[in-house]
Amino acid sequence: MTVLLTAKKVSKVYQMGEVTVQALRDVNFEINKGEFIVVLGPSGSGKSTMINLIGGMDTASSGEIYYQEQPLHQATERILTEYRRNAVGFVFQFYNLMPNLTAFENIQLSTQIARNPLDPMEVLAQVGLADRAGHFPAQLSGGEQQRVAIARAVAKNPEILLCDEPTGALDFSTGIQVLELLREFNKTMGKTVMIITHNAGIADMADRVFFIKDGRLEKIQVNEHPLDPEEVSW
Ligand SMILES: Nc1ncnc2c1ncn2[C@@H]1O[C@H](COP(=O)(O)OP(=O)(O)OP(=O)(O)O)[C@@H](O)[C@H]1O
Repeated sequence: MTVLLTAKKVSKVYQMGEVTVQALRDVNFEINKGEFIVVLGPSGSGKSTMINLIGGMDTASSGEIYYQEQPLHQATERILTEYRRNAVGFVFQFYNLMPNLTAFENIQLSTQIARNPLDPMEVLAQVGLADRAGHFPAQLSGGEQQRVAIARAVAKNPEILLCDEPTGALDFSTGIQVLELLREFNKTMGKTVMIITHNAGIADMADRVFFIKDGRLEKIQVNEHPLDPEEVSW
């Protein structure tokens, strides 16, 4: 197994005036190439903080994070920008598409800044939306918008796809479709997928499950037989 990312004794403290919040405490983990990881934990436990550090959107207060050999904890803003552009794709709960760009243009925009992008139209076809290329986000359903958002993240051809509650705004069957796409990206392209969710059912399709509580990585569970997306329920 190839280790893609390593976190050693990572802590994150937010200082808001008089108030100090310890969002992560001495967290250690490795993420392997091609893994499907689900992060579970109560609200406020530090899940988003963890994914923001992995994605180079924020920096740790202490500890070390390496992407392959590259230390992210010491990286300049320029290096972090490069890392976010090329190594990481993001999928959010509320899609975050540009409302004034079509589905195709949303995807094209992200490929324009990446080093080794895929063809936007091909990826749009892969998510089953070739016939919606010219639609604006407001002309698409929530599930379709999320599929465009996944296409946008995948088209950059990143090594890691970080997804923060990707099914949170969707009904069950649309949520399963989205999970199927994420699984397909993981299996057919061998890329790492990490999903934050409140849905414990989604954890059944992970290779490993990270349980976060009070800023600590309490437990890592290995699933010997991950389920297919259509087998999970919540
Ligand atoms: N930018 C910030 N400034 C100050 N405090 C923050 C900031 N971001 C997060 N926190 C605090 O850090 C803690 C962890 O937050 P985080 O968003 O990582 O939790 P979470 O597990 O993702 O929660 P949820 O499931 O509700 O999204 C919380 O107490 C939160 O209020």
